Amino acid sequence: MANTKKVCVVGAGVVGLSTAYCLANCGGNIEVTVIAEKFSPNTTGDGAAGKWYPSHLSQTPEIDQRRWGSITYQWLLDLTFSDLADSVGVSLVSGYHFFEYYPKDPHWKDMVLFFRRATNREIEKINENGYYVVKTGWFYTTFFLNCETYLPWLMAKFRKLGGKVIQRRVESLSELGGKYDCIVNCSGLGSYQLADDKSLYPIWGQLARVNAPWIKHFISFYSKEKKDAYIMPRATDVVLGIYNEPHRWENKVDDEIHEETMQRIYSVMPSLKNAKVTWKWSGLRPARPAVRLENDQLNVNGKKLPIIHNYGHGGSGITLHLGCALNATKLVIEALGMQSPGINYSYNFPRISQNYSSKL
Ligand SMILES: Cc1cc2nc3c(=O)[nH]c(=O)nc-3n(C[C@H](O)[C@H](O)[C@H](O)COP(=O)(O)OP(=O)(O)OC[C@H]3O[C@@H](n4cnc5c(N)ncnc54)[C@H](O)[C@@H]3O)c2cc1C
Repeated sequence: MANTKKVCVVGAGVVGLSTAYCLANCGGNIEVTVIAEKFSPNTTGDGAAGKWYPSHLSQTPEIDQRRWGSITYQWLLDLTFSDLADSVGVSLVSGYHFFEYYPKDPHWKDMVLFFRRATNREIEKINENGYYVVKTGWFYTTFFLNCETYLPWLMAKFRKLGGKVIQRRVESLSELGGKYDCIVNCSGLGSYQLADDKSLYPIWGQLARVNAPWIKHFISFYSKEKKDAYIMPRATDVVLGIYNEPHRWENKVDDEIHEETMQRIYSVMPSLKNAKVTWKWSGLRPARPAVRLENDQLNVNGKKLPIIHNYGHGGSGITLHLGCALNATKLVIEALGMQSPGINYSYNFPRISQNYSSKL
């Protein structure tokens, strides 16, 4: 078609695929291609717990966390109350964070449903256990998004909109010049090399999945001295963790750490000793001082190639993905000079509307 703009999204994790989907669905005359080395079920989000919860975001400004996070929370809420909840892999779950210290209330407390402080009775009950000495706690309702279900669903939607997919490694973004009018870099930790971003680093984490259908609430314990413990029920299983180590690049399951984590979990929730471990997994969070979501450009053979970076989401890629995808879409449309009242950002899903873009 005349004047069709060609956009290439590098990366098919939750950030790349949602960005590709938003671009393909934005109403502009854009042909979108995703190029990635790995696809679901082998991306970082596929193994992650998938909880909507802003974490490991370092100095990402609160204002950005709030606009990207609230859009994503609203998207998950809408999906939960649509007939798509099952096919998308989202579930609404309530639960607790307990602390051995006194944190200030989170900036997102007004964004989630039913946020409140834990009562004295709840704290006394949890302290009967004796492993952590809990001083305070939060209760709230959030989502678990199972990316092993969500990413194939997004991929099917993307393909239906005419999206193209290529599986290969990209050695440098400039190799894409001449073939595309704009590149969206959603390569996660791959940007260490692709964007030559040495501020990017991994936060290694390890999780286990168990069958424990009697667990209906998430419970996380945070301590300054002891290691943390997370119990996170999803629709299909319960995710247990956690052990985090910044700057550990080697991505391998560590059995010793697994055993140590499980003992900690068993001491706070003894019934889990009876739950069969079905899966062990380790992954690398793509961390940097702040999420990078901005315009850039490369000079390729004397021509300017617009680049939109969308990477470095740390422990919150799932929490922020849709807000970031919409923000990146807006930047692409501006970079291509396509800003016009004709472009709309609506999403053709039940109750998903232009309200999302008006918040960006
Ligand atoms: C233990 C653990 C628990 C977590 N729990 C949560 C949670 O509960 N909630 C939450 O919000 N977040 C959580 N996260 C974080 C979340 O998983 C990540 O922030 C998110 O998955 C990052 O998505 P991404 O698409 O940016 O990166 P990735 O999923 O890593 O995808 C990167 C993509 O880029 C491609 N790529 C990279 N380099 C190249 C190249 N040179 N050429 C071609 N393709 C390339 C890859 O193949 C892949 O397709 C957790 C992470 C871990 C490790």
